[in-house]
Amino acid sequence: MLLTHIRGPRDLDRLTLEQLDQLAAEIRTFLVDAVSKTGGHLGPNLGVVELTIALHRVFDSPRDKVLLDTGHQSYVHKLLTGRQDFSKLKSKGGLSGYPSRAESEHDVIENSHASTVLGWAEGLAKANELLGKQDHVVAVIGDGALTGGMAWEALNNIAAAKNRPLVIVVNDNERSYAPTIGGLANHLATLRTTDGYERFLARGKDLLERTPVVGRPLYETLHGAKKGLKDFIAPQGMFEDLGLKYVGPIDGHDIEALESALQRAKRFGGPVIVHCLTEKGRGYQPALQDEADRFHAVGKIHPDTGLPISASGADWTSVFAEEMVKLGHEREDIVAITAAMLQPVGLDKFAKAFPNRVYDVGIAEQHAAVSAAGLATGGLHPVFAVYATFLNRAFDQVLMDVALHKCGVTFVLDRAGITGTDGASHNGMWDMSLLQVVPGLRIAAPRDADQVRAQLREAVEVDGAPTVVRYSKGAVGPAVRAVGRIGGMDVLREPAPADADRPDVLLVSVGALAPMCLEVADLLDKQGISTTVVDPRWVKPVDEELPALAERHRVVVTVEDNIRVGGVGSAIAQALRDSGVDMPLRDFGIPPRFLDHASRKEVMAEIGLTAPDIARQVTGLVSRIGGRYESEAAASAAAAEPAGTGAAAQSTAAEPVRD
Ligand SMILES: Cc1ncc(C[n+]2csc(CCOP(=O)(O)OP(=O)(O)O)c2C)c(N)n1
Ligand SMILES: CC(=O)[C@@H](O)[C@H](O)COP(=O)(O)O
Ligand SMILES: [Mg+2]
Repeated sequence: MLLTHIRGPRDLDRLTLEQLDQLAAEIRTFLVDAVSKTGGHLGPNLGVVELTIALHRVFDSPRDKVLLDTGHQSYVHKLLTGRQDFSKLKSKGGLSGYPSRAESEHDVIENSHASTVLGWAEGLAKANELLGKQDHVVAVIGDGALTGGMAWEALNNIAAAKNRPLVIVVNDNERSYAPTIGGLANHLATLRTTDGYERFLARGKDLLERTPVVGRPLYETLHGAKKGLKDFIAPQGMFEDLGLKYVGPIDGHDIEALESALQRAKRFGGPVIVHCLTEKGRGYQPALQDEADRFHAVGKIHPDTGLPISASGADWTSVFAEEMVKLGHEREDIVAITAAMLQPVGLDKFAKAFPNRVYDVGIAEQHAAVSAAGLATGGLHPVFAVYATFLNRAFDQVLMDVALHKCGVTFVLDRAGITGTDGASHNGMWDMSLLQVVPGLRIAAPRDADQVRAQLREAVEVDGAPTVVRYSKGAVGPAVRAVGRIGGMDVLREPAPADADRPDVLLVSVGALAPMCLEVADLLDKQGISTTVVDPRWVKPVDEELPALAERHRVVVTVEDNIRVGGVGSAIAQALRDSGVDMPLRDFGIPPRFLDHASRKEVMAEIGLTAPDIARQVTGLVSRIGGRYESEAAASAAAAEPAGTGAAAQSTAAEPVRD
């Protein structure tokens, strides 16, 4: 067993080519065995085994920086850099599913948002140049990530510095989840097809070099003609047009060929692209046969068959998927957009039913938002389905293209709130704060499957402004019935009749947290604290009836699966102030910090977003404010005071009581 003897990259140096191939086989066996138990990005990592081995033999990490885009394909990198306990991969206290500076000095980029690696590399290369360092920078970017706009912003800068060493490895497996789309993918395909051409030329070179006298000169002529020939077979590589040296295409599973190409690139002394052809899911039949996404991200599976260990029940995504198909039949103006995640966001069924009404723009969320503005202006109603965290990068486009022009675009944010196991950059915890500042934009946070259907339908009816429907990852909870309606708000629980005149707490429950909020109310009830629970359904703008409803209570409590700063609780506090309703408000949500990977439940417990935690804090707040009698006596005493002489009833500002 070679793998267990690899404690760091330098342990690779002593292995022969045969041993390296054996190591690659051992790593594949390890990956299938380990990831089938924990879940994770099996397909992408099976595709980069030889590439990662070659990278760590040619470059000297951590002095040289080996950078990975998105980082989901970092498992092999971890195995070769001293981390081989995958038993708790992506779980609390175990290895992260992405690079982690806390885990290793070999890790640099922790951000799991795609298309940023070239920017990182360009900055590091500039730093090396300015500081006179000879260290190398090598950035690995997938063909999918290469469809992201930021990659091209970086390439534009990289290409301008002809003498600044930087190695870019394009890991071209022809797929994001599904086959990679767009003009770039087509160009890469053209370069791939010259692969046969390269092999032809390589064979020709051997033959000619063995031909006495005329062979060599003839080869030089042919080689000189190569560019012309290549142009003839394949359009001139855009990379070379950009001024970037291009090496490839290289067989991304041939360690010898990889090392040769990487050594050439390392010595080049300027920006150079090494185009590697790899196979996502390589070496594992169940992955290779998975047409949808080559086992891009799997749950726990049977290693022999690749079949899921446990069947997943109805989840938020499938509820959306089915309602979208119904809407598609009812309204021909509804079109769908995805940023390279058709199936993960639940648009695959819509695409099957309406193939010409769905657009996969590649990993290009900013373009998706602007294209949606164009589609809406053109008379259609686009629904852009995207993970909440990935919409962060399109904030300006939502604000200045969609909202400024009052475009009827619906953004469906999946994976909103804490997702947990994919780490800090995957939590969908910023959307309701970022989007609070967008004039005219409306936000819905459905609490169950029925509300997803209802609020999606309400959203697509809005044509003069952007709408947002945001819901969690995974299984959708049981239906939460309303017992009444006040304004646009569903009443989920009324106080006991004895307390109906002035209940203690108005609890505003946002989205999927409704079951937990009802549990809070039960716990408060046990403390003799009466509660009204409402679900605003549309959390932006704040319901006009909310301030008056609040005033009939003694305390307002808001609970949301979003960062507290600028969230729904803040918006409600502001709405109360603007309405002249001064009363205690306590907003519960996600603290403004990056959250380590753990299960959603574990993260929620860590940040105190659980029913017992909330109930305990609300009980303390209510008791601090004093019993109902005291506060009313104080209020009536103040009212009796001649104006301007006595202290008015000390009104507690609507500012939330902070942690
Ligand atoms: C901004 C952003 N959008 C979407 C995703 C979701 N995502 C993760 S990996 C992936 C596909 C990446 O394809 P590629 O770069 O070719 O890497 P491969 O998985 O093929 O190795 C996508 C779309 C993401 N991580 N970041
Ligand atoms: C790396 C990446 O961004 C995606 O592959 C993501 O990890 C998938 O997340 P889900 O498992 O929630 O679909
Ligand atoms: Mg790819």
